Amino acid sequence: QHNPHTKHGRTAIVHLFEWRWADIAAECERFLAPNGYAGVQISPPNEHITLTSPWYPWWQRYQPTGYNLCSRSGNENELRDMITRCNNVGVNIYVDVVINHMCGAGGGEGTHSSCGGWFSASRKDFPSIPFTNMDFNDHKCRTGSGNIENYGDPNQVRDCRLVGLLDLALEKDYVRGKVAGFMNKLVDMGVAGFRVDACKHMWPGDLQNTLGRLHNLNTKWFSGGSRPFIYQEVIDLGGEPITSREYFHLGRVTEFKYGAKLGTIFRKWNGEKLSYTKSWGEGYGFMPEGNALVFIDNHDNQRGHGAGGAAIATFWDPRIHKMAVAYMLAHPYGVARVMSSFRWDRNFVNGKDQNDWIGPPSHGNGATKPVPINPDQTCGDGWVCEHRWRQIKNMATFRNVVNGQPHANWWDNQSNQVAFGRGNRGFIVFNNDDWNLDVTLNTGMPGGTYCDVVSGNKDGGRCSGKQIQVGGDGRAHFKISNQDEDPFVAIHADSKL
Ligand SMILES: O=C(NCCCOc1c(-c2ccc(O)c(O)c2)oc2cc(O)cc(O)c2c1=O)[C@@H]1CCCN1C(=O)/C=C/c1ccc(O)c(O)c1
Ligand SMILES: [Ca+2]
Repeated sequence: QHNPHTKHGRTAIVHLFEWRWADIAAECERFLAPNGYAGVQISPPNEHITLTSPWYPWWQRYQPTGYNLCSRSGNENELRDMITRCNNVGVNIYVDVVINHMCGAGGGEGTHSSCGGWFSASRKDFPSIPFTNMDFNDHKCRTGSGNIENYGDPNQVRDCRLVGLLDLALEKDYVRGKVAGFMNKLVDMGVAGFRVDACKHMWPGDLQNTLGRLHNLNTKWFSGGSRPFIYQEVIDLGGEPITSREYFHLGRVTEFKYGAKLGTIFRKWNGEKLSYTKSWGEGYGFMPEGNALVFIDNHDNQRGHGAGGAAIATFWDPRIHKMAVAYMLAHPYGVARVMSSFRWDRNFVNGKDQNDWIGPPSHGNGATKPVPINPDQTCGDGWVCEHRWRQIKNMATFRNVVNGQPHANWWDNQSNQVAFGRGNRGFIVFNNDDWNLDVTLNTGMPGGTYCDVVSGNKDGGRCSGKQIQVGGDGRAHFKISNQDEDPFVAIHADSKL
């Protein structure tokens, strides 16, 4: 269902991609709860194949070999401990679950798996569940290769192998039972819901039956009868017969058009202008607001391929990334997810990053490194921690403060300078033109002195960054140089002196 069950007026989800459970638990207590983040999307916690060619790629976790809860991020006890500690400070856990397939058909056989359990890809034998060759779709697939060959044919998109991944027969009651059992163990441990991977490749009816078997959330942390929050990965940029709407009744759906469009707009490609976003959201052709899970970039498309490709605004382009994330967090449309990444040595050859497979910061043996926190609150060892950047964490607070308030007081200069408010609780101004912004606008907010939460914080009784004077008439004067480190300004009810 569509409700994320967030606590304490919190709203934004952070994807702590590839983080270890111990580090997530610590981050919930020391940073996410104090800064008003609502929840964490965690990487797939179940057993996965371990590959050495390429060397422990990030996508090995999207090749399950079992449902035991041991992975590159830690074991079952560490997972349980993390869920408990995060729930205890009101930060929800949403689990990335891969239930369309097991590992690649070429995965070989042996114990090269994250729990060390034996499996055989060639014989489609996964004894730790158990799944056998009876539990896969091969007989249903009508293509020569057994793989998806044409995304224009919904039958093969669902019943054939996605890039050679062994495709589970989710229409079988036995398979539905095993998948639901795996997810129910996580529900009973206290998770608030699931990011369901590769939903385009599963029949909605099979998903509906499987999700219908899920328990209610654990009443230790959630009110009785609470149903797991579901958001489905459906990569739909248009042009394919399978669309997001087929999945709306099961839960929210990832709106990939959102990040792809905003990246193009902030990069000013194809003559796109920020002033065109006056009708941002459903007016822009996105799915109905109540179904949307929105984000600027994700673990796949931040690598340059995947949905949205080169237009996607990632941490590699920090100035644009911060503006796009701020715009998302200020705007009322959808449930917002913030990406938190790791850095890798990109190597572009003919426009493609040869290293787009590289996994998280790790020791020689493929074990993921912990996340060190520097004295200045940034992360070390290759962890980017976008969610900790002042401009992003302060906008997560902005989203909480204005929650429920309508989009209001739009202004634009018919180019790339825009402003909009949220009722009388917040206001944001962007200058993405190549000249200064110098304008007096109606903020809709009560008169007073406000701290700009982009250039600084409200520290006790003073602003560490810019401050904005709002008159009794709600009007304020904004000056934003296009040379500013961050050419945007945001004020809200809690940043008032
Ligand atoms: O070149 C690759 N893949 C082919 C192009 C991307 O296709 C994939 C899509 C995909 C792409 C576009 C679509 O429209 C679509 O319906 C599906 O979803 C996946 C989901 C998985 O759980 C595991 C996967 O290996 C994939 C995948 O390879 C490399 C090597 C194998 C993994 N991989 C990758 O690039 C892995 C990508 C990946 C992994 C996990 C994801 O959740 C995801 O969205 C993409
Ligand atoms: Ca399938």
